[in-house]
Amino acid sequence: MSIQKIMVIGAGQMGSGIAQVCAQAGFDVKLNDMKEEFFARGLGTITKNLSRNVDKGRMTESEKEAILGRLTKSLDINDANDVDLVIEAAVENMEIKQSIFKQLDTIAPAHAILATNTSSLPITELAAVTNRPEQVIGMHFMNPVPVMKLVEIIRGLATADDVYQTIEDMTKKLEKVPVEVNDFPGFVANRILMPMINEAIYTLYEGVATKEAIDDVMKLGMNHPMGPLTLADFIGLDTCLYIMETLYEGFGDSKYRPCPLLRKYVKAGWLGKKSGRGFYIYES
Ligand SMILES: CC(=O)CC(=O)SCCNC(=O)CCNC(=O)[C@H](O)C(C)(C)COP(=O)(O)OP(=O)(O)OC[C@H]1O[C@@H](n2cnc3c(N)ncnc32)[C@H](O)[C@@H]1OP(=O)(O)O
Ligand SMILES: NC(=O)C1=CN([C@@H]2O[C@H](COP(=O)(O)OP(=O)(O)OC[C@H]3O[C@@H](n4cnc5c(N)ncnc54)[C@H](OP(=O)(O)O)[C@@H]3O)[C@@H](O)[C@H]2O)C=CC1
Repeated sequence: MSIQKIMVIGAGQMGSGIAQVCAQAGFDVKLNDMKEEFFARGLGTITKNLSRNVDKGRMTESEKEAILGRLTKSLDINDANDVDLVIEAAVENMEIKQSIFKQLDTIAPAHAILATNTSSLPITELAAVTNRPEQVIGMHFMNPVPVMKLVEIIRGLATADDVYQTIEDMTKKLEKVPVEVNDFPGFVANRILMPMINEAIYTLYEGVATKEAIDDVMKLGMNHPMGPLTLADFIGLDTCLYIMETLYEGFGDSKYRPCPLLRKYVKAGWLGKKSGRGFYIYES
């Protein structure tokens, strides 16, 4: 199947990055969010990223304009009525994602593939609310999307082989590297990464060391580009908590219990870099 038109749902940090790389690769992209201001924020990030590429001589001004010309605003999910692929990157919440997938199933053309950028939620459970479970698949990009090479591609129980192949080919067109995984809580990336981050939060919670010391140990001792607490802030503490909950519920194993400090920060609205405060404070 050939993909030309894409809708990305959610213009947050992931959705805007996904829309950017799709438009850069020549696809026509509708970027959908619920409110004008969220779309404007996402488009602002994309424009800034492209301008940096122009400044660094990696792209001409006219190439930048052509990419922006392939991006269209959408504030109505019904705009999915003529696309070949939807990539959903709304908030990490099963009820919200299921509601979006139910609507998409009635709106999107019969041939359209419905992909989700979920970091941990079961693809099979999302597929089950549609009448096209064989056309539902996980397409898990990494943050920041324009920089990170990996896309974890997750097969739901019913995902058809040709749908998998189409998404793998499309991932390569985005100049990303696809890695195939099966549908288990947290897939591979977050089953391994998130317990490490949660353990770093416990280490802080138990007073073993300061946040700076914990980050330094992992940066200088393990050559991680960011310490785990900085990375948690970067991902979003709400997203980290949702992922830990999914692992905890999905495996029923206490080793995945979210640290109470993580819960407390999320309840306080300290969501990390995107809200201006998490383990660290950020200037807007
Ligand atoms: C939660 C999930 O479900 C899955 C996930 O995504 S988990 C998170 C996975 N991501 C990570 O682990 C990221 C870890 N951090 C890193 O790799 C690096 O710190 C980083 C790439 C983010 C920044 O790299 P750095 O060398 O420290 O900083 P910096 O020199 O400013 O940036 C390097 C390049 O990335 C670009 N960049 C950095 N942040 C960016 C962003 N948010 N958007 C676009 N480009 C960005 C910079 O412009 C720069 O590009 P050039 O060298 O081409 O000019
Ligand atoms: N952060 C990360 O590092 C990664 C996240 N992911 C996954 O990507 C998804 C998005 O995460 P991220 O971009 O970080 O989150 P953000 O909070 O930055 O963005 C989510 C966006 O989706 C919008 N949104 C919420 N509900 C709807 C809806 N019903 N219809 C349309 N838009 C909606 C939000 O609006 P509002 O602001 O009003 O809520 C917001 O603009 C999540 O599933 C997450 O798990 C995957 C890989 C990495």
